[in-house]
Amino acid sequence: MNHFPFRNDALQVEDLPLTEVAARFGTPCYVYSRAALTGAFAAYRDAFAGLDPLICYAVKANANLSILQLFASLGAGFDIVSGGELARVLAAGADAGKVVFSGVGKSEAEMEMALQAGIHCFNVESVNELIRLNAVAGRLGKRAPVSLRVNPDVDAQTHPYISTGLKGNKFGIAYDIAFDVYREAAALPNLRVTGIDCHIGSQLTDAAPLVEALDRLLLLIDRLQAAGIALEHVDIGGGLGIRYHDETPPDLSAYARAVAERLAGRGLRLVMEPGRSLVGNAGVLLTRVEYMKLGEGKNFAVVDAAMNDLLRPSLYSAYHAIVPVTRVAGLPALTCDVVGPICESSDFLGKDRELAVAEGGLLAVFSAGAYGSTMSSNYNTRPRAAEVLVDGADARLIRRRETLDELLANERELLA
Ligand SMILES: Cc1ncc(COP(=O)(O)O)c(C=O)c1O
Ligand SMILES: N[C@@H](CCCC[NH3+])C(=O)O
Repeated sequence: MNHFPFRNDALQVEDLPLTEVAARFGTPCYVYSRAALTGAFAAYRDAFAGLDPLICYAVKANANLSILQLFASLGAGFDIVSGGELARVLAAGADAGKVVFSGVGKSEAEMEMALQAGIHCFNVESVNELIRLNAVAGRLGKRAPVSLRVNPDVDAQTHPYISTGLKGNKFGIAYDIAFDVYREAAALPNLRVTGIDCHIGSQLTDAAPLVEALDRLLLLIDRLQAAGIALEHVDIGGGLGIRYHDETPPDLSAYARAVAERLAGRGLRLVMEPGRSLVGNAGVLLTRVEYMKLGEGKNFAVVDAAMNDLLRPSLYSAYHAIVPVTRVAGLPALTCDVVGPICESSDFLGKDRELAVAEGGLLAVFSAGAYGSTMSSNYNTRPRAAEVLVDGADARLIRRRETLDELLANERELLA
């Protein structure tokens, strides 16, 4: 049973004026706390202070322009994986010189866009990408800054769908050939080799695999140095997990100490790409109960948010705490599945939850700040939810709920 006041790392229901937000902006609605976002960034900055890291927030976790603008104002750089994400960080006023570009499928157009913007570096994930980047840079009369994303073949011990650092994953350049690929990169005229990168997976609850991956990178860095290829930075990726249920996330200070010990005296700039741990527990998805559907052996709370709004439970069987926003005296708790209106049996936000809820009541789905809004879709022609940023007593709309007109406009224009 969820207890009141419910707290999940950073937020409790009382921290956010959820009833007022629902009345002003409607539901479903993502609600983020500026204080929690700022606090999460400060925790990174403080833990790694001695290393003066470039903290490149992974935009895919939450790409709202106001959140990008907030992180930029705190000094963050950005980890992007598409031209769209580059357009977002530029629109938010970020410094392109603090942007790293990851991803296995960069198109020529995306490379051009990033070269013109003057990004910090491309995290290159294959030999053929190197060759393409060299050609595109040559055409533009530029030298592309390059860091190779190495796949260290380390088990992140996380959900298989979000593990990225094993031999069988599509990501990065295999550890065993990385040395030779560096030599190839160093010989290409339109590239400038600046760093090394890895990212082994997401929602890690143990930092040991991250440290093991760093150790493997350092062995490679030493070999490269001996061969005359001196790197300027090491990018240790993101991946630190958060508490959704009863997990114990890795201790940030202990992780920072392990990294600092290993980088001491090497003259390498530290780059990081945290996503979830900066935003995950800074937001909730606010939803209203449409119907209580009580049945034999199974009860359902049918809410107005669905898998198109928050896909994680359906996709990864992920657990998100769900908590009533207001307590109604005398209302008994029922065990129920919290489900949305979408025509899929996988459309659930939580299963077998003990909740004291009634029709019309508001629920907060916790830990929804990361990979919530960014993974939302229009399935069942559902408009995307609004997003609201709470700052003390102030609640500000940072994305309007999509209108049906906006949703249909593109295709309606093309009707024969
Ligand atoms: C290349 C890259 N960097 C950073 C991240 C951010 O990871 P997380 O949200 O787990 O910190 C991801 C996503 O897993 C990623 O693919
Ligand atoms: N979308 C995933 C994380 C993927 C991270 C991207 N490499 C999640 O919600 O947990």
